Amino acid sequence: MAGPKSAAIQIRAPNANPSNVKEQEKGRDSPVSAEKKRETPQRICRNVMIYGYCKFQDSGCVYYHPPPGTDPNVINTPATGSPAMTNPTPLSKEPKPSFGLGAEHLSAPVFVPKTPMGDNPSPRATTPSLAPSTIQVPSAPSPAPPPTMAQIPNWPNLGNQGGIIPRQDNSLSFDDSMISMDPSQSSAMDGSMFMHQPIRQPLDQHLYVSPLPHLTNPPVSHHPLHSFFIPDDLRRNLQAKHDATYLGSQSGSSPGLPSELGIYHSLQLLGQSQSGNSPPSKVYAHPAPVYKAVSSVDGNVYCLRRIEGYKLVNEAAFGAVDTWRRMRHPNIVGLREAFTTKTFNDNSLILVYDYHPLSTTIWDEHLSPNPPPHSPSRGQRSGMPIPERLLWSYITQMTNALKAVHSSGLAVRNLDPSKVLITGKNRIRLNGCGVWDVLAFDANTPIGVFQQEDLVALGKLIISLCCDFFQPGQHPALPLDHIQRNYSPDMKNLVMFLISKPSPLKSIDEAIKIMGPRILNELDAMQNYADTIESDLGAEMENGRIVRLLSKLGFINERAEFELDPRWSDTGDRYILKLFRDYVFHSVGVDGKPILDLSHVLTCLNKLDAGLDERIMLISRDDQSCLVVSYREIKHCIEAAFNELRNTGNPHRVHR
Ligand SMILES: Nc1ncnc2c1ncn2[C@@H]1O[C@H](COP(=O)(O)OP(=O)(O)OP(=O)(O)O)[C@@H](O)[C@H]1O
Repeated sequence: MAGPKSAAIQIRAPNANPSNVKEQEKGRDSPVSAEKKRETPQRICRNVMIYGYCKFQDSGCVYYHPPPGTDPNVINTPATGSPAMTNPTPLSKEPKPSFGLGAEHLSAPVFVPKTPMGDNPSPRATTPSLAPSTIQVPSAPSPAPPPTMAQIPNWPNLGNQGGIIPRQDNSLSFDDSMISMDPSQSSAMDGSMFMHQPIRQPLDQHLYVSPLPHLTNPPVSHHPLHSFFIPDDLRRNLQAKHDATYLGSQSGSSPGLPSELGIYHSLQLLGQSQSGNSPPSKVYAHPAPVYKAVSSVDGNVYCLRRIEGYKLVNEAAFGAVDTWRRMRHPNIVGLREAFTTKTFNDNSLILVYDYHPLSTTIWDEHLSPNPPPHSPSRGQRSGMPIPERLLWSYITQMTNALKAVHSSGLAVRNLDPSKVLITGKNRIRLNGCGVWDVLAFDANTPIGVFQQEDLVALGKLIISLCCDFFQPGQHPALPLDHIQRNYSPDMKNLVMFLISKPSPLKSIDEAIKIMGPRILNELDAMQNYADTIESDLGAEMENGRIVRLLSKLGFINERAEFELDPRWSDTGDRYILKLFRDYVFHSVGVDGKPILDLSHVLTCLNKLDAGLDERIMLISRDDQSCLVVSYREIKHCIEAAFNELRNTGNPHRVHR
């Protein structure tokens, strides 16, 4: 490689010669020299400001040096009347051949740090962001010159509604600061120039977007750190579900259960009776234990319901299973397949359902005197009636499911509180669909009869949710009176309709008509929830971008060797990435303590991902090298280095 590759500004520190390096290292541990070190960034900045610059541009690289003849160790403190402040004339952008770069730079090699490899002094103190007011380095030529104040479109001042991270003074882009210091823009030199006028970039992709105002949106200053990520309770919930799904999924079946059942393995009993013989089911009369199992075909976790002591007498009993398998509905637990087996040393019917981790049932949640250990309502039963809003939500979801089932020419036939699964917050699904179609196969009874029974079962389920004293078989007069006193008239009307005698006019469609506007409430709630979840998803999307970026950096930084070059990751463009890594992660404060500022990390990485023209100063750990480089250039370095890695061994290497 014949010349410098990076489009960066390199600032040589005043004492950047090998003899000085040694001098510096000697005193590294003394407090005095540590103090000096912390001052170094300012020194460099001031030298740059005062000494002017010379510019060499080849392959987009611009080098800056102090002018010859000046004492590099003299610190020109810009007090009042400092050159930078009293002479706002911008530094000429024309090359000044009188100092700085000589012809030898025309063939300057790839930039290599002076510090010997492996010599890693502790990261020096750096300021997290370059304050443009203290350093004025002329911008490298860019395809489009920065707009003047007159050219800048008058963006409406929208406050900070677009970002959690406000654009602070020290995050002004380099070009912004140049605009404000350009005296040639005489129109900008009036009083308004000094007022804080945020210059809004059309694409602030480096900023995190706040939740939109229609979602609850605290003031920007109140955004806690975790607002960069999905809410804690959602994260905990999802994490718990993942844990429940994968817990024991590779550790084989529980003791006493077959190691394999067809294509399923790692069987584990679900539900309350975790050991011993299962009692007969409240609904199916047979013992009907439920297992979690893993499919060896697709690796997914499923829920297997086993009906013990089932003997198949008619193949047609499985006829309805195909229709159930095709049914995909948000309020129905999907049935995948059904088969008989003797693996348990008996005749068993197995129905395979979708697995919904950590789910409970309406029975466990609201009616059982002994809720299961993981039930959220355990110990919280207040004895108060279930809120009407929640009841309507349940009713709407169950009615929705019944409508789908009846429209498919099927009937649920086991609408019981223990067969309504609660799979999330107020989210329910009908469970065990298809069991009765096989278990009590009856080709002679019209499906309409079973559908009418579904409506009555729904009415009874609502009654038991409204009145916890209701017993099956009890006359409904007392519960209806209770409902009338505690719930709206619509509730009583619906229940009376559902438990009324079967008639051709009685259908799920008529029930839906009675519910009317209540369904719209559920629609509202669902859509609000969808909005919230979508907004949470947006936060994770930003983090996904950053993980990809960090992965690329990780592939490049500290790579021991690439194509027989042990210094690959420390030379050329990669050296900039190394310094950038230090800038982002290894900054230390003036007190010498590590700066563990996640906002700084996220801000830097987002700016990098967006490839902003804003510049930052990267300083080597030994203070000997200093680069002023834009995020855009760093991004280019990452892409180039990553492509180099990716194209290893490819004879047609393409650097995109
Ligand atoms: N599809 C499923 N996904 C995840 N867990 C399920 C699923 N189906 C059932 N479960 C779990 O299994 C438990 C037991 O379900 P089951 O239908 O057997 O209820 P039950 O109260 O034991 O009824 P029964 O008296 O009929 O046995 C449920 O509480 C639930 O935690």
